[in-house]
Amino acid sequence: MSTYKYATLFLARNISVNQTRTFFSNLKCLDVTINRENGVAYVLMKHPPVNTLNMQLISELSLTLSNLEKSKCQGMILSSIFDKVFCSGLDLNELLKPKPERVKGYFSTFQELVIQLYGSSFPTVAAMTGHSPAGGCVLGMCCEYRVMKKNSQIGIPGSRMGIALPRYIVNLMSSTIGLRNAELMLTKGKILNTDEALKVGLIDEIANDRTDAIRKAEDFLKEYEMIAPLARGITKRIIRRSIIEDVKMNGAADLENFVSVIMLPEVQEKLDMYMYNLKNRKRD
Ligand SMILES: CC/C=C\C/C=C\C/C=C\C/C=C/C(=O)SCCNC(=O)CCNC(=O)[C@H](O)C(C)(C)COP(=O)(O)OP(=O)(O)OC[C@H]1O[C@@H](n2cnc3c(N)ncnc32)[C@H](O)[C@@H]1OP(=O)(O)O
Repeated sequence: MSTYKYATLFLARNISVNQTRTFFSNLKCLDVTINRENGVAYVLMKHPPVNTLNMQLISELSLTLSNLEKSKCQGMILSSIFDKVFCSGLDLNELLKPKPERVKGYFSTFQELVIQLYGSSFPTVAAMTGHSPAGGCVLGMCCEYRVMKKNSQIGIPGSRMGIALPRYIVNLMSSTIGLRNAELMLTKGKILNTDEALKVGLIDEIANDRTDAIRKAEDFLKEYEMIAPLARGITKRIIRRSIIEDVKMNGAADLENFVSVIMLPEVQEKLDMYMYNLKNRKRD
């Protein structure tokens, strides 16, 4: 990230650059810094133009989470350097005309990332600076708290694309917004605006802009400063155990099933049309 962007991000929140240290300098799709004073890690996605989760971004997120676990960080804010988009989800190019082994590897890496983020021992907040479709929504749901910038959209359009979602995605959504709301949202492939997402509990707070989103994320983490990290971590793991165990038990079969559906000609046709519409739609 440019010095200018660091300055705007940190000075806006009264944190000087000197109070932070760059955690990794060799990442291409992420900026990771840690505030020395409170141990909070800022993980900012910076994969232009819209933080599509290609293999590189997924792998860097996974590596970063492993390192943050080792470094005993006190909390993590997952965000984006882009003002309009938090994360545009999985890379649709990986889903179009895929080779079965390649697509299996891709989804399996994403599934592992989801479990790693969902099961992390430290507190996690998604400061969603903009739109968060599909995989972006999934990253958010893995965090413990979600702040989203106003006028953004969030949801998982799988059904609309002719794709049945894997169990872990359905389970994550159900645990976030309840079974009934998850059923309505996922079977329709509904995308919600910020107000609707707040109402249903898919996000916890609305922010005016990215600085406000980061500030609200920090406020959430501050509440844990007086809580013993070990007790907190164990409690979180107990609450999250059933989804994690379910992936361990059923993840492989789920993946096989998912890949065979993705390869179906009628699904490929729908995906092709979806991609065509995405490339040719009127931009706002
Ligand atoms: C959906 C369920 C599918 C499968 C289920 C499978 C497994 C379950 C596991 C996880 C569930 C998650 C699945 C997914 O994430 S699939 C990806 C779904 N994502 C989307 O549908 C988002 C599509 N993108 C958008 O809606 C907009 O791009 C966005 C609102 C994010 C930003 O709009 P903006 O106007 O700012 O930018 P654009 O001009 O649209 O985009 C710039 C550029 O980037 C390309 N792009 C955008 N998103 C993707 C993507 N996800 N994959 C590949 N490429 C993407 C877009 O086409 C533009 O390209 P170009 O025209 O060449 O400039």
